Amino acid sequence: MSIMLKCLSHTPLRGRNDPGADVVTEVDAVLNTARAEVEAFDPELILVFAPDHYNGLFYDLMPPFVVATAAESVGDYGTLPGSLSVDSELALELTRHLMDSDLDIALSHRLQVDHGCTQTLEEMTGSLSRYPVIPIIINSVAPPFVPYRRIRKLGEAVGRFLAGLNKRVLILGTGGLSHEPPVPLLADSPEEVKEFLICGRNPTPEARAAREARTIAAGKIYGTELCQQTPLNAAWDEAFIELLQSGALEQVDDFDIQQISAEAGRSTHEVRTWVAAFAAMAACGPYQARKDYYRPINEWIAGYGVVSATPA
Ligand SMILES: O=C(O)CCc1cccc(O)c1O
Ligand SMILES: [Fe+2]
Repeated sequence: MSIMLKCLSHTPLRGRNDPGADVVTEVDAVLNTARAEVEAFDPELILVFAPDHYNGLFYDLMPPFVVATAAESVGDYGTLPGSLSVDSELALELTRHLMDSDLDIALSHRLQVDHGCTQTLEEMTGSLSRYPVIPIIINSVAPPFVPYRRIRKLGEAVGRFLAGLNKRVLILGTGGLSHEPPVPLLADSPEEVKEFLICGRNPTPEARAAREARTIAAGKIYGTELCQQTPLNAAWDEAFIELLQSGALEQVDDFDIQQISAEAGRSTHEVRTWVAAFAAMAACGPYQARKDYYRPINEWIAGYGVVSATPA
């Protein structure tokens, strides 16, 4: 097999609440280069580790991680709607492999996915169906979370599976880095918000529009004294990228979930997808990781990073 990794922040505020034109142009160029690299690699399979933001998964049954054999985009924030071209047979085989590896993975034969999965697929391939894909959703937004070491072990087991395939595989991780958009917490919420968090699937167009407007409004004041949310933390982000580049992934076993939330924001845990992606990469052999881009972008509510890795 041959393998390539890309981990990217996502943000539905890209194109909706943009920073200055210089930054937009810079990011466009980085994404264009990354997309061209994917095109040249011509993957036969994309394994995408993604979070969900109360669009496909709710507290009526919240799995730590789930493999999908079929997935449909909810098309939130203007992302592409429609079906992902999931390789169902292979997804089921992967599920069996993970269970045989002592990982209690959940399985979905019909999963709704959101911008957390689709934005990066679209940015990297221009489509949701150009290449066969297997989505693994990692709970990164709805506490409580399993420890980071469990995510590392999940990634390793996925990587061992990929290493046994005779395919060109692109591993994607999507989310992070430091950030805290206005996502409600079950414990602090009034009754109607609790109801949404527990079983808010398929919201009305009005409810979806209100949510998107809330996120955009938050983007307008993020990082200012008007904003209640934890600000971006470039130092945390840079250290995390260096950790990934060092290859010393076992250091994530010491990550303290509460401390990360406090220092870098609650949605920073989307980096769990990066941890899984790099652990999968590492299970396929030594790698070299390249920081393609990093900039804290308040308008996007994102410590915005792009990192690539290839075999060393
Ligand atoms: O609608 C939501 O729940 C959050 C949207 C959102 C905003 C900024 C950065 C993100 O990573 C993100 O997901
Ligand atoms: Fe997100």
